[in-house]
Order: sequence, then structure tokens, then C-alpha cells
Amino acid sequence: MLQARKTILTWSATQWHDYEQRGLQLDNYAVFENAAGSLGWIGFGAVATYTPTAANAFTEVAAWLTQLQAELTSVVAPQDIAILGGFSFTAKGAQQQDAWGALANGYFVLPRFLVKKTAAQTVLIELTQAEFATADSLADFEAFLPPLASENPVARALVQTEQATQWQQAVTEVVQQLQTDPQLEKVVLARTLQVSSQQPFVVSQLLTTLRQTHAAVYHLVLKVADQVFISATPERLVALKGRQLATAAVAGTAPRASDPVADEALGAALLRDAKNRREQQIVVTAIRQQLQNITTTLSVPTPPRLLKSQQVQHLYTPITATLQASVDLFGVVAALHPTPALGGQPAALALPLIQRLEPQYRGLFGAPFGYATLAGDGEFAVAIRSMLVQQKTALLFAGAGIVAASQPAVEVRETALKFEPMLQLLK
Ligand SMILES: C=C(O[C@@H]1C=C(C(=O)O)C=C[C@H]1O)C(=O)O
Repeated sequence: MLQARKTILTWSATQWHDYEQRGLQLDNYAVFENAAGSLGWIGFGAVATYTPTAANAFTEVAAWLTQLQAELTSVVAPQDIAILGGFSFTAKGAQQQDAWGALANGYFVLPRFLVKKTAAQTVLIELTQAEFATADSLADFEAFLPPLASENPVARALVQTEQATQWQQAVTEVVQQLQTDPQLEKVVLARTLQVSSQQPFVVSQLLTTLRQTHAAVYHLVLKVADQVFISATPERLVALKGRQLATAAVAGTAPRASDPVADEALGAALLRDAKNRREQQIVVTAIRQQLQNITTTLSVPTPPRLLKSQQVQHLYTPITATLQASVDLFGVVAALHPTPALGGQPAALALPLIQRLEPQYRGLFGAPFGYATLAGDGEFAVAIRSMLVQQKTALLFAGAGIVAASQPAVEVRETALKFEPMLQLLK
């Protein structure tokens, strides 16, 4: 039996900050805020959690959601109850190091207290498999949260460790393969940057900076015990409302400039650049092919436009479709992930190369991260511009699409730029 009840919230910014800080002391805390800023889900604690096995993850989580639907006995609308979490990018390669602990295969949570923020209102949904403790959800929430801890901002001495030279070597190897194997069109290769501090990172402060400095991108957070995954991705994998599906092909990268004229020139050059256009076209084609099998209408506008976030701009094609009645949200995720924006083309050749050439297992990096409601709607973003924080260490991930015409040194600079959103939070 699963019970739920709903209360409208009117919290001040200070109250929000305090509740988040207290929530982050729980073993489970999760955030999904969409790029438009029009929808937020925040999960405190857990009524239930689900850890997929790598091979069958999408159908397993879909089945778990169906089971939760069956258990629910409540007057709260199923649209107001959601699971939050992320899948893993792939299974771990045999030689890869794995920093992900309990998150390694992905992780989903049905929160004990769930906040849903929309433009219209903010509500607190209390969920329990037992009886409600008191007649008042807010009283239950107060009693559930640990007390406010003192938060001391500290001057940080950070040590950064990266293997840029080894990675450039791996890119060179991939370029050679792309030039000799006519089957292989694109491989997205990622690298890591480890940042160590003398004191533990204060996660509530990282999240405050995330929201202050990164507008127009998703804010994704998943805390499990002492591990926290954080992403400021601009990239949508899928949003589903009823049968209406939206996805996007995002690939090809140029820097931003602070001067608007210079910034526009960089964007215009990106739109004209043959190598980047090819990188992005591969993604458009693959998404179109995958969606053709599971949709009844499909709209793919041409040519691409620009998607700008704080440090970089990308080529971007928003794609909409009507989903077939027999397919659910997780069926779409399974069909699309990994797109050649994060894997490569064909995936069957690119993914083994990624597992062999990247020393660190990607875990949640580049994987689908989002929410799914008990009504079947939901959204998954592609969890790039992301890091795994654990105590005094943060592991940042950044990748770049490699095609036959790629220059390894340029890809090193591009990935350095893609570390910046998370690096900003840590400094
Ligand atoms: C892999 C990343 O980004 C992806 C790769 C891009 C590219 O190769 O140009 C652009 C956007 C993303 O789809 C990343 O940010 O780590």
C-alpha cells in the first residue's frame, strides 16, 4: 500500500535554502529542474529506491513504476507523483575504473517528500507505505528532516588532475580508425578532471551557485549516501506528455564570447562549419531512424539552429513526434539512448571503443536522467556538464564528438570548455 497527500506551499527563498540544506543531509536527495525553469521536482528521502541491473535497465524501471502505480491508494493525482533518478551510460568496460559506488548501475528514488514546482503553484506531496504520522504534512516534513547544520564558507585550495595528453592520444587513435574504417562515422570520447579540496565540498553551496550561474539549462542532482551527482546540461533526451514527444539533436560546439557581436559571429561560423554540421547531422539521422519505428507523426525542422549555454553554443534541431500507443516513456529512452551525440555511429562499433579507450567508467555521465510520473508522463535529459562529488573530491566529465576530420588538440580545448560549468561551482 502506498499513500499520498498533498499540501500547497508558500515558502520564502530563505526557507527553501534551509530545507535544501537539511534535505542534503538525508541519504537520498534528488532534483530535476527543466531548462525553461517552468518545472521542478525535488525529492527528500525515499519511500522506495530502485537500482537497475545494467543490461535491462529501462524495462526494469518501467516495471517498477507500474508496480508503484498498482500500490497507490490515494486521492493525489498520478501526475503529481514521480520517481526521480538516472540510468548508467552503458555497462562498465572490463578495464575501466569505477568511482560510482551505489550509483554505478543507475539509481531511482520514490521520495518520502516530493516538492513539485510549476508556474501555477508549488506543492508538497507526502508519500508513505505506513500510516501518516500526524494530520499535518508540514509537521511530518519538519519532523523528518535533520536539523539545520552550520555552514561555513571556506577558502578552497583546489588541486586539479587530468590526463589531457593520454586523452589526446586516444583521440588520435580514434581519428585513425575513422579514416580507415568506412563503417565507423563518429565516436564521442570523454575524459575526466579530478578536483580535490582540503575540506569537504559543501553541496548546498554548490547547488546555490548552480542555480545562480546556470540559467536556461537543466539542474539535475542525485544524492545517495555521501555521493552526489550534479549536472547543468542543456540537452534534452525526451519529454513526453500524453502521446506528444519532444527530443533534440544537440552536437557540434563553438565557444561563447562576452561581446554580443563576436558571439553571433562564432555562432554563424558554427552554423557554416562542415565538420560540425556533419557531427550534428549524424545525430539527427539516427534520432529520426529510431523514432520512425515508434511514432505516428514526426517533425524534424531543417536547418539546425543554435543552442547557447554559458560557456558554449551547439547546433540544435528540436524534434517533435506523436508516440505510438503501445510505447511508453522508457520505450522512447531505450530507443534513443545513447544517441550519436554521446555514443557514436554506429553505436555497436563506437561503444566498445569508448569502453576500451576511456579509463574511467562514465556511470551517470551522458546518460538519461529525469523523472517519470505515475501517470506515465515525464522527461529525461542527457546528463552532461556533470560531476560526481564525494567528500573532498569531485570527478568532472566532458566529451567531444570525433569524426574523421577532427583535430585532437582542438577536441582537448573543447572538452576543457565543457568542464567549466562544474568547475565554476567548485571554485
Ligand atoms: C559530450 C558532451 O557534449 C556533447 C557533444 C557535443 C559535441 O561533440 O560537439 C555537443 C553537445 C553534446 O551533445 C559533453 O558536454 O561532455
